[in-house]
Amino acid sequence: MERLDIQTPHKNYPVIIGDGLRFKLTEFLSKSYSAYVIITDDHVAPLYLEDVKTALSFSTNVFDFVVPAGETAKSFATYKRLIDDIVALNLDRKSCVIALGGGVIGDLAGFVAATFLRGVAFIQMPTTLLSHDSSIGGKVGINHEHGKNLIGAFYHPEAVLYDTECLKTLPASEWRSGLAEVVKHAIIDSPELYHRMRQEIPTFDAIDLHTFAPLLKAAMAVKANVVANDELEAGMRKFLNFGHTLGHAIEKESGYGVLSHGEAVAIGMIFALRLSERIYHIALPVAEIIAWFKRLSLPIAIPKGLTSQQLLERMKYDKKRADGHIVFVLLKAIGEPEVTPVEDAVISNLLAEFING
Ligand SMILES: O=C(O)C(=O)C[C@@H](O)[C@H](O)[C@H](O)COP(=O)(O)O
Repeated sequence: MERLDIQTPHKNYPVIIGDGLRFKLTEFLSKSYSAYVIITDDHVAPLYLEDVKTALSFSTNVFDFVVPAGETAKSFATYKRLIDDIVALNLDRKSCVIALGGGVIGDLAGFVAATFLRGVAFIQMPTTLLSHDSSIGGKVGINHEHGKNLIGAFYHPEAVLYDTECLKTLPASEWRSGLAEVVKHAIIDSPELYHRMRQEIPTFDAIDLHTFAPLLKAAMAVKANVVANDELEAGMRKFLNFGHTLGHAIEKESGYGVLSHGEAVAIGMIFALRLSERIYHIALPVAEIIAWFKRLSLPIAIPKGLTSQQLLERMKYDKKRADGHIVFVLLKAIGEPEVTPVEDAVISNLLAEFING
C-alpha cells in the first residue's frame, strides 16, 4: 500500500493507493458518519457496489444511487435528480457522500457533497486510471451547455481511496483515456519523468500493472505537489490544464462520449506543443511525442467534421480566458509549462493547418 499526503491551506487528506481497498474502507475513515450515500454508475455498480456496501454494513444508514455511465451524467438534470432523492432522505450534516467510480462520478458526487446542506463529508473511491488525476485536488462540478466543468467548486474529499484492483477490469478505451493524463503529468513536470515514461511505457501493449504502478504513483505525486502549492488555481495549478483548452472544446463539439476525455486531451496536447513552437520560435520534440502517442494508441488529430471556427468559438468559454483572450498552457521545454494568452487569429490559423494537414 502507498500513501500520499495532500496538504493545502484549507484541508489535509490522505491518498491511499493499494489493491482491495474497497473491502477495508472503514480502516481509513477518520470518524463515523450518520449516513453513507454511495454515488456510482451502471458500469461500476455491478462490479464493486456490493463490496463497498458490505464494508459499510455496520451502519443501518447506507444508501446508493446509480446513474448512467458517461460524461452526459455530469448534467443539471442528473445533479437535480440526485439532490431531490438525497433531500427526500432527510439526512443531516454528519452524512458522508462516497464517489465510487471514474472522473465523472467523482466530479458529480463531489458537487452533490459540496452543495447538499452547504457541504457534507465526501470520500473519493476512484475506479479508473483517469481518476488518478480528477480524484485529487478538489475540483468538482458539472457541465453546462456552453462547455465542460463550467459549474463547480473546489471541495476536497476527506480521503482518496484508490483501489488499484479496479484497474484490472478497465476496458482498453478507459486505459487510453487515463494514460493521456498520466503522460501529461510527465510532460509538464520534468525531462526525467518524461524520458522514464517513454522508456517504461513504449507501447500500449507493453503496459503491465506491476511495472506501471510506480509511474502512476509518480504522476499522482506531480498532481499532489501542484495542488499543495496552488490549491485554488491562482498560478501553477493552471499547468495541469495542459492540453485541455482545445481538449475540452473537442469533447464538447464532437459530442460527449465520442472521444474520451483523455483522448481529447491527447489531441489538445499535440496542438499546444505546435502552438508553443509557433509562439516562442523554438523546437520541441513534437515528432517524438506524436510517434509515442501513436504507439500508445492515443489520437493525435482533430476528428473529421470539426471546423476551426467552431473550436475557436467553444474555446472562448474556457475558464482560463482572461482580458478577452483565450489562454493556453504552452511549453518552453519539456517540464517548463507557461500560461500564455494567444490571439484568436494565431489560434485559428494553426487550427486550420492542424485540421488540413
Ligand atoms: O486539477 C486540475 O487543476 C486540473 O486541471 C486537472 C485536469 O486534468 C482535469 O481534467 C480537470 O478536471 C480540468 O479542470 P478544469 O478546471 O479545466 O475544468
